[in-house]
Amino acid sequence: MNEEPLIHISNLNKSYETNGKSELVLKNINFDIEKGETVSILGQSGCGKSTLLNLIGGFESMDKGRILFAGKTVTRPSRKSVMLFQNYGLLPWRSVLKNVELGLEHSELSKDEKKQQALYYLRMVGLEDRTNHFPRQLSGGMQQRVAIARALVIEPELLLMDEPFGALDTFNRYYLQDELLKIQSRANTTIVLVTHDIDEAIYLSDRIVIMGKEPGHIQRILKVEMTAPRDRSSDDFQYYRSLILKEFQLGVSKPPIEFNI
Ligand SMILES: Nc1ncnc2c1ncn2[C@@H]1O[C@H](COP(=O)(O)OP(=O)(O)OP(=O)(O)O)[C@@H](O)[C@H]1O
Repeated sequence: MNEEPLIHISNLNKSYETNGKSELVLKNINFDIEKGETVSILGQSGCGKSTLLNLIGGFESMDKGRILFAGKTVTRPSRKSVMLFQNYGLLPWRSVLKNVELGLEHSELSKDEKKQQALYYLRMVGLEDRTNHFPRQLSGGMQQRVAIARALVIEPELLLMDEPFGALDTFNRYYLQDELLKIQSRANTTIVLVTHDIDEAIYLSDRIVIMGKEPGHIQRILKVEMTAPRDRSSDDFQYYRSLILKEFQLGVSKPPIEFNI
């Protein structure tokens, strides 16, 4: 018996109006996301990755097609899904702890339970000694970790992440990628992740949606059939790297410009 997908996207088109001219940004997008899956959306800058993520989260409206979340049409953001934005979205006047507790604003937990849960996720992202700091007193990478803690504290059904680890150094990135996998397996959270990083997509994903551009479209959906924990230096990993790189070279419609610095 096939379970209903958590997300169903069919015949999706999206355009933006710029200076009175309409530009088609996403063309005929079709795919499903199963409950508990981690799916990366990978593609070159401007191919419409963030737009697609925003549509899934109910932050944008489409021209044509539809998106279902657990069988219901997505028309606006839901509390069952959380979006982790590129620009962190922290409130500068609230401490780190209070920013994370904000994620639990609508929860029925007691004040102390909220605090304990927020502290649990702050420990997880390695910021237990910064709970009383304000965002401006933290580095960009630390601010990103606060935003990650705030998204995770809600323990959402669907976690949407737009370049979540882009601002982090390699060690923190690897560490948080592992934490994300742990959370995913513990809570069976469904994750949709936008990334430019081929290794990140291979390391984290069950499937990778490879997008082409002008207009944004799905070029290929790649299933990553490697068991966890994945080894970045293994032959299997290298195999997927080569497949994806090849996919992007094949996707280049114009010859590269030489000496374009
Ligand atoms: N609000 C908007 N109004 C007009 N055009 C927009 C808007 N948002 C995005 N676009 C255009 O839509 C296209 C896709 O943008 P989007 O941000 O989704 O791409 P992306 O693949 O996420 O890029 P990047 O990797 O650089 O973040 C781009 O041409 C962009 O200029």
